[in-house]
Parts: sequence; C-alpha cells; structure tokens
Amino acid sequence: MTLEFASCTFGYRRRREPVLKDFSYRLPPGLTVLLGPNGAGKSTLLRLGASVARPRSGTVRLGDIRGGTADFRRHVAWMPQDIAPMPTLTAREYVAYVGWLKGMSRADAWHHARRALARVDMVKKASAKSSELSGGQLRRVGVAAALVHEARVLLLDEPTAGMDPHQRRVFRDVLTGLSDEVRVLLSTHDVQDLAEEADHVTVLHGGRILHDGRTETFFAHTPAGTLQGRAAEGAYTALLQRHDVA
Ligand SMILES: Nc1ncnc2c1ncn2[C@@H]1O[C@H](COP(=O)(O)OP(=O)(O)OP(=O)(O)O)[C@@H](O)[C@H]1O
Repeated sequence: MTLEFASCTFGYRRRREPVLKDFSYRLPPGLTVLLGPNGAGKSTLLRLGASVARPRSGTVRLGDIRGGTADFRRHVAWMPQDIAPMPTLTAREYVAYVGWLKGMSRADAWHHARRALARVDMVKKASAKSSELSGGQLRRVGVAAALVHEARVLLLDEPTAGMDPHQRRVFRDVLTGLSDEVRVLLSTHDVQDLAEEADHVTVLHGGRILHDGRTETFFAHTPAGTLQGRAAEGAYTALLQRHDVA
C-alpha cells in the first residue's frame, strides 16, 4: 500500500499558473530523497501528500484510502519545514499530544510516545522541555511525533536544514533504520549528505519530475572526473543542466 498521486493539479491561487499540473507519482518502498531547486514544488508536493492541501483536480490516495479522510491522516505523517516547539511541554508530552490529536487514547499516546522517542534515539531527552531542545533534537522529536500513531508513510520537509554535521549523521542513521518499516519521502538541499543513504531519488523542477529512479540510476548521471565525495552534487547538477535548468 503506497502513497499515489494521480493527475493532480494544484495552484495557490485559482488564476495563477498551477505549481503542479497533471502530476502523477507513486512513492516507492524505503527512503526516497526529493531534490529540486528553490520553488520546484517540493513542499507543495509534500503538503498534497499529507492532505494539508487538496488538489484542484486529480487524486491522492494511500492504497484504497482517499486523501483528506481521517483514516488517511492517521496513516500518513508529515513534518513541515518550520516545526515549532510547544514551550510548556516536554518532548514526551509533545509526542503524546500529537498522538492524542490523531485519535489515540491518552494512555496509548503516552505509552507510544516513549517508543517513538526511542526510535529516534531521544529517550534521554524525553523529560526536557521542547523549547530547550536544539534545532536538530527538535526535528527528531518532530519525527517521533510523526511516528507515534504508526504511520505507514512519513513526509519530511527539509528535516536536516540547519543541523550540524554530527546531528545530520545521527539523523541519517535514524532515517535508514526507519525506512525498513515505513516509506519515507524527504525533501532536502543536502544533496551530498542524503542521496547516498537513499534507496530512491526523485528530482523535481517547475512541478515536473526530471528524474525518478533507484539511487544507482541517479548516480549514473555523475560526470566522469567528478571529485571524490562530490558524486551526488555532480549527478544533480548534470541532470539540471541536461534540462537547461542549471
Ligand atoms: N503559500 C503560498 N502562496 C502562494 N504561492 C506559494 C505558496 N507557497 C509556495 N508558493 C509558490 O509555489 C511554488 C512552489 O513552492 P514550494 O515551496 O513548493 O517549492 P520548494 O521546492 O519546496 O522550494 P524551497 O526549496 O525553496 O523550499 C513557488 O513558486 C512558490 O513561490
């Protein structure tokens, strides 16, 4: 059962050119990294995928479950770019609160919150106030909140933005562990950092898919002579240049 967009058209204002036009996409298993220049439509795609925004035409579904329904929202979790702390709540309370909002009982939400924090390696910080966490820790709590209700699909909007290299490393490990159980679609500008960890790479530009395939096929675009450690950036730039974008 996967997240599927079928012929979706979406724009922010009715009379403006749509950001996504007749857009179809199927999220593959594992970790998919979503790349694309500023304004490509990555956040818009994730918002549609999470049913935070609804397409003007076309459908978003998770198997038989229609987008926009409570059932859909229970199974698809989304973490926006600008995750905000809830100052009075601890990390565990924050995660449990989200579980409760998603329809869990208080007892279940509290119990599952601990498990979700363990999955992102944040049990030690469970009692820390969410406003006292670093940006990277807060994002891991955000992922725990996304996982608390046992979602099948996780949509993460630039989760590593602003993280230091150590936090990024920890976060990458968390993600690769998770993607055996849930399908993850993650947008990022950290091409070099994340592409190597991915099972799949999708590149978006102007609301269109420029590349969509397994990570090996993405790396096949790396130009000969690219510096070691720069393969992903090389492949990404080559793809954009081929489509006259770079
Ligand atoms: N709330 C909004 N109202 C009007 N236009 C918007 C809104 N949000 C995004 N857009 C426009 O939609 C297009 C796609 O934006 P989107 O945020 O999806 O791109 P992105 O690929 O996530 O970009 P970035 O990498 O900069 O985050 C852009 O042209 C943007 O200006």
